[in-house]
Amino acid sequence: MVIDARDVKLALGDGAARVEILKGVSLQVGAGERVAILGPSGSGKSSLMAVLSGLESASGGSIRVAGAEIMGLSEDELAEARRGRIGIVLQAFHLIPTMTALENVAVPLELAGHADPFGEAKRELEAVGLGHRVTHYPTQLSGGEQQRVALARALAVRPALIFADEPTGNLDASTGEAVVELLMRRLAETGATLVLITHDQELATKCSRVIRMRDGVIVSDEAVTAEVVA
Ligand SMILES: Nc1ncnc2c1ncn2[C@@H]1O[C@H](COP(=O)(O)OP(=O)(O)OP(=O)(O)O)[C@@H](O)[C@H]1O
Repeated sequence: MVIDARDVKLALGDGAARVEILKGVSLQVGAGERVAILGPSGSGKSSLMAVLSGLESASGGSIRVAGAEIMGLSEDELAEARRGRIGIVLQAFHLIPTMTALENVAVPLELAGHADPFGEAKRELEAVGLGHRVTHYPTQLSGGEQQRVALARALAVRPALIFADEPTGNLDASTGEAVVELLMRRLAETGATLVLITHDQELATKCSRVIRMRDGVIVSDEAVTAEVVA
């Protein structure tokens, strides 16, 4: 089991401003699954990803991710728990603008104590078809290329789990499709498990399981068939 989350709650704000965002979410995800999370805007998809990935502390429940219990950890401990276990890909690519593509991908490898971070980063960029772009800075790359660098960075340390939040949201349809194909291929090659947040029904069909959220809870959880996403 790569994710074992039980009765997860998230409330933000105090007093009258307190908002319950996740109202008891339970989710188990096995190794190699590709899970799409669909749901209307504001239903809690990004919040769920934030607590499962340890970017935000849940207010209640239990969360075990890639073998680590993450409830109740401090920010430093959460960062440590994420390192090497979890890769994150977001809609905005979040590359470091002052670093080349190669340096961006080398950062997590260096943090993980890899013996040859730059050699490995180069191989990783070659695997996403960017062997000819290693010395380019993010502003010198197209949106699709930047997202491929972000994919290479997320996968470089061979995490058990990749979270992707609207990874094609800033890309045109055909570029987005190419990035998703690449993501799926690299997942198959590395064996990583995927949790993908999307508004895109079409994209959800590329996954093995579709979870729908509404108003802070999971309302359906089904294996992908043509009917589920119709
Ligand atoms: N820091 C915060 N303080 C208070 N409310 C918040 C905070 N962050 C998110 N929310 C609220 O929590 C709810 C869930 O937000 P979340 O971003 O998880 O939804 P989402 O399903 O990912 O939406 P979208 O598809 O629009 O990204 C929303 O109503 C949002 O306004």
